[in-house]
Amino acid sequence: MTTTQIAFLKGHGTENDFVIVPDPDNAVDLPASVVAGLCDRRAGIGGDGLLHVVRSAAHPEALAMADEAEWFMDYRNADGSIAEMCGNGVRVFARYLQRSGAVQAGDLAVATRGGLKKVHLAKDGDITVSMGRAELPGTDVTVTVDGRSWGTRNVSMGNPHAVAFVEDLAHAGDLHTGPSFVPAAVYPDGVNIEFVVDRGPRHVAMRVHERGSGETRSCGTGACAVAVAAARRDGADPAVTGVPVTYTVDLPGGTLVITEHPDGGIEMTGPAVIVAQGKIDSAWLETLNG
Ligand SMILES: N[C@@H](CCC[C@H](N)C(=O)O)C(=O)O
Repeated sequence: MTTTQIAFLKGHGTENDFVIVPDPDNAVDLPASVVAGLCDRRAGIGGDGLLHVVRSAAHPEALAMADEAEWFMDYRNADGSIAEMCGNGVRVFARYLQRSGAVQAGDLAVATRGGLKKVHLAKDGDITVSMGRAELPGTDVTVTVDGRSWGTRNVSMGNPHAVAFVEDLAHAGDLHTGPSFVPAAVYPDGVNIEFVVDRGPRHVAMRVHERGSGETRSCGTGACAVAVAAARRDGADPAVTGVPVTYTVDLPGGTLVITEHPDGGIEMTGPAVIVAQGKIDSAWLETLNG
């Protein structure tokens, strides 16, 4: 870990909040212990995850995308684990790039572990991201909370989701710990679990327990997974009808609008806000290195 003071920002998208570490040259070492310390809500800055902002050309995992996307979102969960993709994170990442002057309003490609994501960045207002296609692997699991069990629809948005349709969001319990699921072997690296109720035609509400972060107030990839699972349950498939399908997804921290197109591409629209910036105390940072 370098001892020079490291800049950070704090931002959120529908209250899914992130510590942002701008590091164009990939010079900052971020082992899991450091990420977990920064994301700690009592002893650190606090966040559901961390967005490490690196030039694609400077990161081995993004080098192959450098010709198409100048910037790589090196996303980490609050416990320091690595995830393939973060939907709210990519909007906040784009907002940070815009605010810092690194990019202008318009269309922007961002490299992620889940591949290239195209972001449409208006001058202000909501941000739309082309999230790619959902995969429905069909290896569904059974989730149990407080003695109630539900079969899930498993959806991959680059990262794994298990979507359970429930009668009441309160049935998800306090979500202080991850809900148990069987067979556990389906997700050896864990899974994000969504609990969903209907609010009206093509309008649902959800809670989520995120792998590596616990219950969060929003999950962008989760909202996309939920919209696709709800559409299939409702007999809607744009690939069959040729007509895009839009779901409004309410989360504890706000609302996301998800559209699935006939080619399978999914667009997510929602807000992204930068709320603070500062410097990380280098002496404290040293203590996080284990
Ligand atoms: N909150 C994110 C998802 C972050 C990654 C997830 N916890 C995982 O491990 O897959 C989102 O907005 O998509």
